[in-house]
Amino acid sequence: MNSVTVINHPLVQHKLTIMRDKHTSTAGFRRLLREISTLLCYEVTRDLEMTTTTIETPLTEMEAPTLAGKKLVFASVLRAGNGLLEGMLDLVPAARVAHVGLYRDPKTLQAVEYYFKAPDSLDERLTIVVDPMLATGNSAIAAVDKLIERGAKDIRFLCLLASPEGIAKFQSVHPTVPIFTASIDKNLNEKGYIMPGLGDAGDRMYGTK
Ligand SMILES: O=P(O)(O)OC[C@H]1O[C@H](OP(=O)(O)OP(=O)(O)O)[C@H](O)[C@@H]1O
Ligand SMILES: O=c1cc[nH]c(=O)[nH]1
Ligand SMILES: [Mg+2]
Repeated sequence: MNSVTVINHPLVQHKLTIMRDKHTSTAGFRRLLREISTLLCYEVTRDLEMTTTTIETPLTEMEAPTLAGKKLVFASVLRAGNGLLEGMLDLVPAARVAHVGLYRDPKTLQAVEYYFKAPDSLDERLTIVVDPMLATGNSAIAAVDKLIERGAKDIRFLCLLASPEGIAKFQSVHPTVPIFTASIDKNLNEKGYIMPGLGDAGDRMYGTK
């Protein structure tokens, strides 16, 4: 079974509390999401494979550590994934980006695909799927299904909030994809929202309803 890592760094938890607060403005929410995503990125990339390269410092030559392999792929699940993507790219500017356009049908809670674009050689890259919310798990499963269909083999899923129900469902379909999250909340409500949660991440980021 895949692992679930809860990123409980004090700065992450502090920022998350402000994001959950319904009085936080759209601008504040967006800024915090960008800030928190750099901290989450730090954790999700902690064990990346390294190699060395020969460089010259002003004083001497040395074998210095550098990331191994092909550039990472950050796969943003639209729309809300873009809020995490920005901060991740601040930290890893050379990463390639995939966009997976999905919305959750409010009645059926099924994920409906409307867009997909990804870089080539997905099979040779680590793909980190980013979406703030793992609620029923349907969107995360659909995004990973699509990336696997296009060749991705080494995948991690990064979110801000996850529900226990969503984690269980995701693990049952994609048992080898590790999950990273800042919190596992209590449960889902009857409309499929994470409780206590933070509301609709996309709406809070963009000021829509
Ligand atoms: O686990 P699930 O039950 O599938 O719910 C999670 C999905 O819901 C939200 O997206 P939404 O459909 O609201 O689209 P948006 O990002 O465009 O607002 C969120 O960003 C996830 O993609
Ligand atoms: O709580 C939830 C559930 C799905 N999507 C969100 O943005 N929030
Ligand atoms: Mg939304």
